Amino acid sequence: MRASWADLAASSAADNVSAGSSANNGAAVAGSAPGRSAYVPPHLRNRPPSADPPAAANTGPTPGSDRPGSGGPRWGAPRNDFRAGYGGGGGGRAGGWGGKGGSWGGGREREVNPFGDDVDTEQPFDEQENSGINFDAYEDIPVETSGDNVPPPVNTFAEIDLGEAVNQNIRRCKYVKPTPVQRHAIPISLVGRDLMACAQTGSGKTAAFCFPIISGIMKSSPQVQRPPRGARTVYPLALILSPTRELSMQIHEEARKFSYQTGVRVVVAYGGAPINQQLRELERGVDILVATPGRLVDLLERARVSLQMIRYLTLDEADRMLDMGFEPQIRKIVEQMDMPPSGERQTMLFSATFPKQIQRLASDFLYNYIFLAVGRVGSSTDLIVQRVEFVHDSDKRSYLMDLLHAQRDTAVQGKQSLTLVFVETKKGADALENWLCGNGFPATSIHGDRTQQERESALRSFKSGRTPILVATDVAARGLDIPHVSHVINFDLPNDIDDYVHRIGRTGRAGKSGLATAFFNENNSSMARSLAELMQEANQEVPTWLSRYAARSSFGGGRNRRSGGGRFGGRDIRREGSFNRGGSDYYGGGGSNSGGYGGSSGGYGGSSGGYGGGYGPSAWD
Ligand SMILES: Nc1ncnc2c1ncn2[C@@H]1O[C@H](COP(=O)(O)OP(=O)(O)OP(=O)(O)O)[C@@H](O)[C@H]1O
Repeated sequence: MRASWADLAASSAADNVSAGSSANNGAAVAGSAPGRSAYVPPHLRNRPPSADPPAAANTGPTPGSDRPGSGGPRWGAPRNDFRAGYGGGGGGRAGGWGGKGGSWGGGREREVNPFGDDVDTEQPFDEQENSGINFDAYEDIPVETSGDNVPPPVNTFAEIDLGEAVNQNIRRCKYVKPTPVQRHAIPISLVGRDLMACAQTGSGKTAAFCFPIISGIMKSSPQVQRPPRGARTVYPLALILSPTRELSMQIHEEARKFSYQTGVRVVVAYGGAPINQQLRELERGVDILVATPGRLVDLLERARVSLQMIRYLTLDEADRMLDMGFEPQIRKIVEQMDMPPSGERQTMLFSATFPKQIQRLASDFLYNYIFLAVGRVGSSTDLIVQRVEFVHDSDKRSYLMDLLHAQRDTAVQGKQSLTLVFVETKKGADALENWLCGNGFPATSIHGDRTQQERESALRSFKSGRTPILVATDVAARGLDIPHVSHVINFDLPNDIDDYVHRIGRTGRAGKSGLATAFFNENNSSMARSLAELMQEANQEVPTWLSRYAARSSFGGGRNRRSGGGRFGGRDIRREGSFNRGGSDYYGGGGSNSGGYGGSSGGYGGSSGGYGGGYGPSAWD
């Protein structure tokens, strides 16, 4: 049985030794008395050598060489539609394809039940998962759609023809009704339209893109032309890209649940893990490939994966995938390999934040898309109570300790309560974890300098409640759905308000409430205005001192790239006068006519209101 945070912290001396030894890859954690620490700092921990073989030379297809001409019918007469065995639809167990051995249909292997319940009986899903979810919290949420011929939303899953096998999995997941983003996005996707969807953190975007893909694959033509015998290249039909390994793993787990007994096979590929194992999984057949961009490029260059048959492309956390860090890789994957061009594949972009500049970039990948915004673009959910404390750097640790003590004292005995602490740097994460452990707090950490094994072990330890405090860099900021995270602490604020939105979104998910505390000081003044706007927007109490900082920064101090007026005004950039990739406006400064929330009339949404825009493009632009 899981122990509560209070239980754990109270007996941390004893617990930490064993908890730490597993959570930290062999490191023992301090007892409650500072100074008696047997804790091993992260940089001294054992790090097993990577099992990855060196990357092979590029034997992949010549970029662009296999491109079909554009302008043809969207799904009509695919060039080599070598699918077989999906005719079963509702019953599942149709034959998979795409690799040497086919997949679930062949009867050579039994599909592992991702629910962990009995295959044929509908036993309750893990009780803590979706019980007590209050999706009524989302009922009044404003929704905006734009684009041609937008299909109407649905109110129930029963209204959508996803196939009986998927419906059964929805029941197993205890999803009683679709969330708002699902109500709108699923019908749009099912009719084959491209989609740019923006919906708040924790509002069910994963299922919104998985259900139509799985259902579409199940219903697609049973005529299959298999790849040449003996070829080791696999041809997935759907590609879901996400920015972090852990998020890809999570999407894979979710997609496996949704596709259980449908005959649709989902495989994940991400860096930091042995590629041979992933290759073996791929060879057993793949319909939906969930991947991080780096590992996918590796697989493409080894010619082990071809994107020639891709019908569905999803970018989760799409704004992150198209920002400076990832854009070249995404362009390579989507535009320079053998993926069918936009218009011949269906492309779906999802995120909780969609800066306009990114919307402009994204339009390169989309064809006549529908824009969907559930809640305001980039806003945080008001299920999260947001607090900001003014804390000098030198005082942060003692403030943190106060918060953790307070949380321990108020924690309900026996009820799990996890705390996620965000810091800016990897070194800072190690140092804070070290300090917390040395002071009797059961903590672990996740960041880019830890091995993948360590990262996964830390996450497991956190999720299980063994180490109910996780110190993290932004690697854990997006997408991770960890039940019982009741408090997110921004020990260091990020430099970007959208990062803040994603970080605090690790709590207050699926209709549950959560708490987010941020430490702010003069080093964060560039965030003051956007933070104050965001909090006001989410009906949070904005401290007077923060408003003063915000007012000051609007006269020249703050240059947060998300600021500049009109943050919440513009929606679909196509509805603004500024849909022009070469345009200089970043955030809708140029005369929003989008209506929606705020329009052009000032307040937070106005093109001329807010805290005054008009800054030149940031370095990020
Ligand atoms: N229709 C539903 N009914 C009940 N629970 C649901 C439903 N859809 C999704 N959920 C649950 O809601 C939680 C959040 O979903 P998900 O992780 O897809 O959110 P998200 O919108 O992708 O969040 P983020 O922006 O942080 O990536 C998950 O635990 C998921 O199982």
